[in-house]
Amino acid sequence: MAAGSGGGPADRGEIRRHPLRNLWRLRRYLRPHAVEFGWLMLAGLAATGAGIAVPLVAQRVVDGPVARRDLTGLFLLAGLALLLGLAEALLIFIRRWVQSSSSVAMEAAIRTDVYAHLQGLSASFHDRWPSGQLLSRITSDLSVLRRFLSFGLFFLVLNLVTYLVVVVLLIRLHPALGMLVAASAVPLFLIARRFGRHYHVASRRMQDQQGDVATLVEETAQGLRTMKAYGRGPQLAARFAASTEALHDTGIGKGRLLARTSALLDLVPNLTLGTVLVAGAAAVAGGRLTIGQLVAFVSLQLMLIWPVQSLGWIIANGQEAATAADRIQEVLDTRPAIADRPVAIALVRSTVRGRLRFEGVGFRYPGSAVPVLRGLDLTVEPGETVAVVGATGSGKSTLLSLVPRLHDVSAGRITLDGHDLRALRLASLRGLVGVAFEEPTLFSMSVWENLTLGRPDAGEDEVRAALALAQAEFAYDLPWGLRTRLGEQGLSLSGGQRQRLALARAVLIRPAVLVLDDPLSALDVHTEALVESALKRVLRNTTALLVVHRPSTIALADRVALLEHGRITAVGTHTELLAGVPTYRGLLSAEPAAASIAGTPTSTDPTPGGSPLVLS
Ligand SMILES: Nc1ncnc2c1ncn2[C@@H]1O[C@H](COP(=O)(O)OP(=O)(O)OP(=O)(O)O)[C@@H](O)[C@H]1O
Repeated sequence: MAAGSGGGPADRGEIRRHPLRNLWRLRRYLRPHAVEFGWLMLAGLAATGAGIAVPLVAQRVVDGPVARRDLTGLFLLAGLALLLGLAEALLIFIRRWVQSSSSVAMEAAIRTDVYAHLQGLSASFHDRWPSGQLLSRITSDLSVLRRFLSFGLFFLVLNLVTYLVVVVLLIRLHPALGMLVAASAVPLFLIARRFGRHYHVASRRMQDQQGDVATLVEETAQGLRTMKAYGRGPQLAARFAASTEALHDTGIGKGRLLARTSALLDLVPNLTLGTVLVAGAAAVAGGRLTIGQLVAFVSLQLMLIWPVQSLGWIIANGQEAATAADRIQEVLDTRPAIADRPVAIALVRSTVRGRLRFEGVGFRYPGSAVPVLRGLDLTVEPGETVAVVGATGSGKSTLLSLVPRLHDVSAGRITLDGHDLRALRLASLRGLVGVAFEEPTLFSMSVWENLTLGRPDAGEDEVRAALALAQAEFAYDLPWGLRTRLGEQGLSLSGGQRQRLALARAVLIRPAVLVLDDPLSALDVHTEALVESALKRVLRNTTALLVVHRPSTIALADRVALLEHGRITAVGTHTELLAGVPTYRGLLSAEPAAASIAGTPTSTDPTPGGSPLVLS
């Protein structure tokens, strides 16, 4: 079972979970519908009872009115049989009508819970789980469960009861023949058990492969431009074809398994029926059985054909549902690695000064042997802006992600006004920390909803001010202004437009600490200069940690911290570092344009709007 949000999806080769137990654990979703389900069962049993009564009436007809040529009695009994048939049809209709609504409600309840749970899982969980695997769990696995809850489970109980009742009636009608029918349950049980074992392995494989296919589709949809630009369509198509072929083969294997088993399951009751007919005819000839009893016996026995024939389908459905429950519980059983402590506190925004301190911070990604950060110390004073500079891959983004606790430190601690971040309520912390990443995520909702994600109560004036600050007033010119719905991931906007909206979203929460991961990288030089001058005003009163790649953005910072080998190796003003730290100078001079941006290699005044600087 996955534990801790570092665990990845199931290991394909290994069926190591407890599908039936996990299916049983989902019974809590059945509980609110227990009364409904009880009525369903009752209607189903009543319908079956009506069905079973028909052969018994037929026996009376044959042995009574037919034998005695009594027309009135015949009509009475025929009328009764007709009524029973009508009652059966009506009860089946009622059952089906109610059945679908409760199973759909159960499916919706599980889906809501899985989605809410996914929200609470940490970034490292989502780093490890392919999104297609999550998607297939929340869509196709839940549909499988719904089918089981609405049909499989119901027929399992109903068919079992029908089987038992009919066998008891058969034994009462003719003990020897009845016992013969009862004995046929032994081969049926053996066939069903063998089928269940094999089908479980196949259905787990197939449901995992469905997840793989969903992941591929999702990746392709997201990376469509890159794929087209590199002309990788045919290779990706081949990869996709291989994946769908594997899925196809598993599907065929499952189908064949079901076909073989269905044939065997069909054979057993038919062989029993043939034996009963021969033995029954002999018994009638010998006077030990009436014709009416034989008719009733055979009619009742025919009622067992469907429960037995459907056994394969019910087991298949049950196995798929158990596998689906297993896959869903894998997600639900993953505990959020980052959660509120029992005694977590909430800070009031107006009392927060914003002193951010990293004390001996170490960090290692789950599953990685090499730490990204080790023994890192840094203090950002209230209202101060510190730019983090370092080579590509040195851990700048990782460092920033620790502030809103997207990841937790592996060693040391980070404090805000002296409070360990882990002692704060997550909601409180995230309400105090505004974040904007280099590749901002916008959701397929309106611009307004995207902007007010962290401040649903924000007023129009505040949104206007945030948009002005981020130079994002273009949003008012969209076809429906701020009510314009953005395409998936905001892809209908340019990179620069997305960055500006993300920046407006970050400043709108009036953060005590602003964390900006190269948020201006996609802006043209002119817009960047405008955003920077506006940002300067915000940064004056806000503690901020910036990752910057452009020297012009470094000018926003009061101090610069150099990140090397997982530690901060130098802190000072840009001028001080340029003058006294060769590595820093080296990083800047690695880009030929740097000299012209910074004036001279020892320049103290990087010009806003300079060329991009590659810090590696
Ligand atoms: N989710 C992750 N799981 C495992 N390792 C990761 C993950 N994200 C980043 N890393 C590793 O951590 C290291 C630091 O990455 P990070 O993105 O923090 O660097 P960076 O300094 O921000 O780089 P850049 O300037 O290129 O954005 C890299 O070696 C990277 O491979």
